[in-house]
Amino acid sequence: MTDLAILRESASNFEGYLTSLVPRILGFSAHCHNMKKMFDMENIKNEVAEGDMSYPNCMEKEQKGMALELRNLNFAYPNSKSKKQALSNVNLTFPAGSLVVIVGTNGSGKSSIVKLLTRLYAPSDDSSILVDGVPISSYRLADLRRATAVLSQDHYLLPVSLGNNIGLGSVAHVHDQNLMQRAAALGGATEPINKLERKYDTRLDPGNSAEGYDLPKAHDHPLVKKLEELEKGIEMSGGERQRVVAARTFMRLLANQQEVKLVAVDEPSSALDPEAEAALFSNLIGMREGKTMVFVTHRFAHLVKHADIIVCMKDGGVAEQGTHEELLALDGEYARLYRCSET
Ligand SMILES: Nc1ncnc2c1ncn2[C@@H]1O[C@H](COP(=O)(O)OP(=O)(O)OP(=O)(O)O)[C@@H](O)[C@H]1O
Repeated sequence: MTDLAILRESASNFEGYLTSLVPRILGFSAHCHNMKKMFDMENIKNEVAEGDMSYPNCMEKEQKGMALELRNLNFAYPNSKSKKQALSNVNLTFPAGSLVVIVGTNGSGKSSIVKLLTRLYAPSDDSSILVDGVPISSYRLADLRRATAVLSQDHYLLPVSLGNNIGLGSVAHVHDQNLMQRAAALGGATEPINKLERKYDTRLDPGNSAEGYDLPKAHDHPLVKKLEELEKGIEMSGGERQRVVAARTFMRLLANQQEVKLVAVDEPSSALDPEAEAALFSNLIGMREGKTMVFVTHRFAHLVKHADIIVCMKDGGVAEQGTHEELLALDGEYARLYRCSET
């Protein structure tokens, strides 16, 4: 009788193991597939054309920033179903070292300009964008990327510690704690990080999983409790995440002050409170020496006094451009948006 009970118990355990083996095997093949996709990414051809000119082509320390010119620029997103182009006949000149603010209603083409300047996309005619007077496609892409710092509305954090999330702004300096903490302060990330138990060592998604281990059944077993603690995710608000991402950009700026010639900032403050937003813009402007800065934002009231050029976009074209005073005097699209932004 005892033998029979043992046999039944063993058979049912064995069945349990077999049943749990199937999802694990399936999971393993999914992991292999994902790894293959990751390695295949190396072979994805860059569709944006590049030349063999190095950038900057002179190593003058005094260079004021990247000079940019858009000449009769037309652009439609590849695979876009819309008949309308995202940008049509855009003509703009941003001298080296200028601070540019691009404003306009939703869908007017502001982000598309930034995506073209940062070479995420290429316009139909590559000679319609000039960098220091030379068609942008003549330069090596890696050189242009090294000379550009981008801060966008995307607040994606990598599955590594918050400290590394900031440090990776400059891979070569990722272990420089001093630089990383200065960057955190400039991005406004010090306070939200310091209130976490593990501070800069915190991983928001700890990535631990006890699945598949033979754990003790008792819920109060110390091992079960420890694993529960390790598996617990840590939440940060959208605004706090945006501060960490901003700190990553400051890391890049602090570590590569001479190298970066263009800073492109695309609506990085949508989740920030007004105080944090003002501090972020002021800290970015504080680093403008030797750089051209292009800001895209709907909340531009406290930026415009620093702007050399304000561009007001409408329906994929430039509606107005000039200084704050000139555009207010026009009493057109910009003046209307400005009055709305003040209220
Ligand atoms: N990836 C894309 N694929 C196809 N069309 C796009 C893509 N991104 C933007 N567009 C289209 O291009 C046009 C300009 O978009 P863009 O994002 O430049 O506007 P925006 O002024 O930055 O808008 P917002 O203020 O809402 O961010 C819009 O009509 C938009 O629908």
